[in-house]
Amino acid sequence: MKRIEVCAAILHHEGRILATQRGYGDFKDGWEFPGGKMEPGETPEECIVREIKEELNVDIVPEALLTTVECDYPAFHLTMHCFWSAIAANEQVELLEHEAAKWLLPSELDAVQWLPADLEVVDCLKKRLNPQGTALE
Ligand SMILES: Nc1nc2c([nH]c(=O)n2[C@H]2C[C@H](O)[C@@H](COP(=O)(O)OP(=O)(O)OP(=O)(O)O)O2)c(=O)[nH]1
Repeated sequence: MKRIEVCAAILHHEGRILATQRGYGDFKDGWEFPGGKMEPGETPEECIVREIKEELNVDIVPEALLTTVECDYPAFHLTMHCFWSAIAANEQVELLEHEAAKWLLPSELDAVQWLPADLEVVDCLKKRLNPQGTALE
């Protein structure tokens, strides 16, 4: 089966986490953590910084690897590295590829329709976030 390796950012800001809605492709309208496929020669950290600049036009700092999920989709196997990441102060995300975005409180994480692979990431977040959403425990 085809395999793809992706990096995603769990962007946190003032106790909220960013969910973005895909604007194109097979998973159009599904909600995800922004990011994309690794390129040859790139580290996961370089990949996530590049992808977020391309998709949201902001600079981020990947602070910790929250989790790596493995998921079998009908057409490929996905490996996704999810980085707990800070966004530089005073930066506003610009939706260059997504059709919508929401800054969710930890208690609102179930309010959007996540892509299948993301359910495991959301579970992991719920276990690790403190109620204020300010830090990983
Ligand atoms: N970015 C991202 N992709 C996810 C998530 N969950 C999930 O199943 N995926 C899947 C959807 C896509 O098949 C794949 C990511 O590919 P992508 O299309 O975003 O990658 P890319 O930006 O490099 O895009 P492209 O140039 O190939 O269009 O991973 C997620 O939370 N974030």
